[in-house]
Amino acid sequence: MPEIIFYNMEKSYGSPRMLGPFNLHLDDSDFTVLVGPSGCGKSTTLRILAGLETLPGGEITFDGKPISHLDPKARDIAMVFQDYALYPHMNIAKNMSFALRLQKVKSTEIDERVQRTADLLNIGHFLDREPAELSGGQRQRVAMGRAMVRDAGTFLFDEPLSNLDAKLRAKMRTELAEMRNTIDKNMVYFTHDQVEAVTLGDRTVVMANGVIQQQDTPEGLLKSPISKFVAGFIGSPTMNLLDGDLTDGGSTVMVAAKASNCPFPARWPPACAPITSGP
Ligand SMILES: Nc1ncnc2c1ncn2[C@@H]1O[C@H](COP(=O)(O)OP(=O)(O)OP(=O)(O)O)[C@@H](O)[C@H]1O
Repeated sequence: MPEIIFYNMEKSYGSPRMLGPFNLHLDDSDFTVLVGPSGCGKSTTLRILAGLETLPGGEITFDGKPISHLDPKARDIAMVFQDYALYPHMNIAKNMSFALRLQKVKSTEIDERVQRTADLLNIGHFLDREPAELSGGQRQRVAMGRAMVRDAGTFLFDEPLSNLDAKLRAKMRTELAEMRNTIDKNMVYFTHDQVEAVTLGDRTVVMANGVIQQQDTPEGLLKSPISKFVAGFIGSPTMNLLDGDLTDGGSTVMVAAKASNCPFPARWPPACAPITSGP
């Protein structure tokens, strides 16, 4: 569970710069959610952190040591992918134990770790089945179990719930929150889902156009968004944004009664009504 620091990370695919300058400090044992609209650079950040993509500018350190020159396997990172990436020809037990077998862990210890993790995720009775014989949610739990069983220092989640239906997503969110209480690791979760952004992590980092817009606790973001973009992006349902004027004597907000999500139309029958407040 290293402390992870991004220093001035930058990445371009030609011109202009696509990512950065990106500076971020992740405390050890934090659950951090990186959220942003499609194309803002989440996957690129994740791939650079995991070592699947080069880092042309800046540096990343784990516990103060630069890691950008290290191979993925030397970074002690376990990943959960959006499309699960299970090996179709291996049963669930073999899928979950694959990395441990590569590491030449003793078979009795492998069996014990796989069974313990599978029981935790409620998939202990599926260990003999192949991935094709499981539902989407069960496969997702196997993908998480395969990462958890490795006992890596850092866990990266790449939109792991986006292929699930709404009901299953809500259930898996609860399971993830429970999992967070049982493993004391550094977890970084990438998503474009506003609900996940404010329900899963200790801290949420909002990205847009390759740069960090704001980072705070979920409550901090909801209470004090730093910009109109963050206010409009965070939360579900989204916040109501009302145009207004701030003057020395207070503020005046114009409420448009026909706005689709306006909460006032019943109380302010006219099409547009001013609300005036003190300083
Ligand atoms: N190999 C590449 N070559 C050129 N451009 C790329 C490459 N990979 C990503 N990009 C561009 O970089 C930008 C960021 O991509 P990235 O995949 O990191 O976004 P994202 O936030 O993960 O989006 P999504 O939520 O849709 O997956 C996009 O505009 C994308 O088109």
